[in-house]
Amino acid sequence: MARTLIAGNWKMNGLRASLVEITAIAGGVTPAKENVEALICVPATLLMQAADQARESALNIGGETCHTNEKGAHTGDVSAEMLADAGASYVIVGHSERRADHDETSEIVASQAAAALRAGITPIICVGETAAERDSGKALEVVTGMLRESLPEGASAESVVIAYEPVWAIGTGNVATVEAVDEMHNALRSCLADVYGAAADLIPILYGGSMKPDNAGDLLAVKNVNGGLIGGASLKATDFLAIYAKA
Ligand SMILES: O=C[C@H](O)COP(=O)(O)O
Repeated sequence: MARTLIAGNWKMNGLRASLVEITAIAGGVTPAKENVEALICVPATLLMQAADQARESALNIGGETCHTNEKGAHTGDVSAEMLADAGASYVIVGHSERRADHDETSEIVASQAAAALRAGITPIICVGETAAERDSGKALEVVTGMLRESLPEGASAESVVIAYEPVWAIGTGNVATVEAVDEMHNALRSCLADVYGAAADLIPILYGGSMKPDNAGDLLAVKNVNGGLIGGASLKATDFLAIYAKA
């Protein structure tokens, strides 16, 4: 049985003043619930301070992307080793916004996930279909294909997390139906079982896309949903903690 992970993604939001929310979230998730983890992924500029503020709590802090290399001439990039050094224990890779804005292919995402593992942090590998792909009836095929191509070679089931984020549900208020989420998460679990065998049951599969306090209970109750990757509603401690309370 996979652990539950309630994860926030602040995206390109947050100044130092926003770190009061980290302190409030850290307090609200401590002591930890059994088999439930809390995580907030913050911009690189806030990472070290957020990790310091969360240090004595059950809150994990993560990065939002990483370069595939450990170091070198890559102006503006941040390596997984740098994230780990700053206090991150997770990193999001392959978010649809990165795939679209920075042309990150699934092959690159697999390398980023491998880089995270090399640095000793857990990659959250994101996959999801566009509205056009869903409308064409190809959502399952597209998303399971993305997953297969985005998995790092040689990883153990215990070392990765998957997030299903339908692109059309991100930041739109259009949440996927419980039936659609159930169908997709079952397909992702089967796909993971092809790769990892019985150990695939240990891999958390998160849902992301307009998860809010008022829909989180229904989404988190779906069999193969093991948590959420939450954008907008993770920016305010009260909203994030209301979702965490449903886990
Ligand atoms: O990583 C988070 C997702 O993109 C979901 O964002 P959202 O909760 O603002 O829709």
